[in-house]
Order: sequence, then structure tokens, then C-alpha cells
Amino acid sequence: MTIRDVKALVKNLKETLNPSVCRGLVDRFLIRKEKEEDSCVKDTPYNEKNLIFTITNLFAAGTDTTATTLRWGLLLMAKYPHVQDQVQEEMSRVIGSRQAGVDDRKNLPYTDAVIHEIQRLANIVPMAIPHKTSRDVTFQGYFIKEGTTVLPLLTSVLYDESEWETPHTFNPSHFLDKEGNFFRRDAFMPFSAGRRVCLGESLAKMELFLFFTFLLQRFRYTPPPGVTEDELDLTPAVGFTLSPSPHELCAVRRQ
Ligand code: HEM
Repeated sequence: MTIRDVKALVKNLKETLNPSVCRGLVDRFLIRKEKEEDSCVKDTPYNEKNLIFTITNLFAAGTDTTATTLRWGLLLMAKYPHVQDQVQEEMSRVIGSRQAGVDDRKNLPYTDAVIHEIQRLANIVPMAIPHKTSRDVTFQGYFIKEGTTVLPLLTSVLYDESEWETPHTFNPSHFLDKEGNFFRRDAFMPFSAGRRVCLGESLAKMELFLFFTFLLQRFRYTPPPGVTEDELDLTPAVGFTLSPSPHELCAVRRQ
């Protein structure tokens, strides 16, 4: 979704705006914008530029991230078929062939642990987003001047050797207790933390669960003929976000 696409989307919503029926964020923004313009409010954040950037940011932050995590998920399932077996076994046993809903998550601890471990190992936003100190701070003995750019390295937490039993290995047991119940770990921080934590965290978690279960229920993922599981390479393609390097996988329909 480019800025041009977002402008076209907003233009269409503007032309069909009915202030008594709010269809979503853009409508709410436009209604407030009109109100402030009518009252001659100056320096309002409800202006055209902010609207376009807000919507562009939501698309940019919200689509590529979940899609990349799912791509990592399928690659890891093809590479570790015994994990894929256990996810599919748990889903068949607990929900059968019906489609999973968000409420099923608590009854699928292994699947939940696998999704968390995919996010931990995939580490798709390794440096979060740059932040700037709004005042002088002393943090763990280090003086950081007001206005300094700070990059929170999420990798250092997601791969922390003092937090994870096998930080560099795909191991869903990181999120399972001895009885096989799911448990949360403080060092699970793919969405960052604090005031500027990912705004879409709960939406992303819901999407990942629904898409992952749907895809695993219907298909079995394998390397293409002639390629072994060991040959599937987990080295990421480097960028601001980390995505899997291009691979071909087979998706075989399950009965
Ligand atoms: C697997 C999926 C996702 C991951 C791993 C992820 C991760 C992150 C991270 C690490 C940040 C930076 C937080 C910081 O500045 O410290 C962030 C920010 C943000 N994310 Fe996500 N995100 C995901 C999905 C989404 C979705 C679905 C949306 C919404 C549609 C979204 C919207 C945002 C927004 C608006 C911010 C900026 C928040 C702010 O600066 O206050 N993200 N995300």
C-alpha cells in the first residue's frame, strides 16, 4: 500500500462520508477535522498530512509484520516436521476439523507455544523503532543526554542467554511447563515494551493465531522434492525487518 493508494482510499471515504454513520478511523478523523475547521482551531493535529501518514503507518506496521511472521512460521514447520506433527495432532484432538476461533487458544497450549517460539526466533523487528530521550536520563550508570537517539535492541532480549534455555534453537518448550501448559516469559518481547509498545500487539496475536491454525489445519508444509529439511536455510534476508530468504515449499492438502 503506497501513499498514493492511501490518498485514493481517503478520497473515496471523504466523498462518501456520512457524519451520522462512522465506518472507522478515517471517518472519525474526518468528522473531527471538519469540526475543528468550522471552529477555526489553529495548530490542530487533525489535518490532511497527519491523516495520510497515520493510515500509511498503520498499513506499513500492520501488514508486512504479520505476513513475515507467518512466512517464518511455515518455513519452520517445513524444517521441523516433528513440531508440525504435534501442532496438527493437538488441533485435530482439541478442535477437530472446525475452524479455530480466538477462544480456542487457551485449549491449544502446544500450538500457542509454537507461535510464540516462531516470533521469538524470527525476531522480525530486531531494533524496534528509534526513540529519542525527552530529558536527561541516567540508566544503569550511563548518562544519556536529552535528545539522544536510542535503539532498543530487541534481539538482545529475545536471544538472551541468561533468559532462554536454548536461545539460538527453535524450541517451543521455552513456553511450556513440565505438564505441557503454556506459560508466558518476560523476555518474550517481539512487540517491544513500555509506552510505545506496538499498538497492534493484540490484533497481531489474534491474526497470527487464526491464520496459523487455519493454514496448518488444511495443509502440510514440506521442502520441495530433492531438498532436505536440513537444507532449509534460516539465515534472514537483512533489512529494517528480518524476513526469511526466498524458499520454495510444498503445501500438501490434508484430508
Ligand atoms: C507480528 C506482528 C508485529 C510485530 C512483531 C510488531 C512489532 C512492533 C515493534 C517492535 C514496534 C516498535 C515499538 C517501539 O517503538 O518500541 C511496533 C510499533 C508499532 N506497531 Fe507493531 N508489530 C506487529 C504488528 C502490528 C499490527 C498488526 C499493527 C496495527 C495495525 C501494528 C501497529 C504498530 C504501530 C502503530 C506502532 C508504533 C507505535 C508507537 O510508536 O507508539 N503492529 N510494532
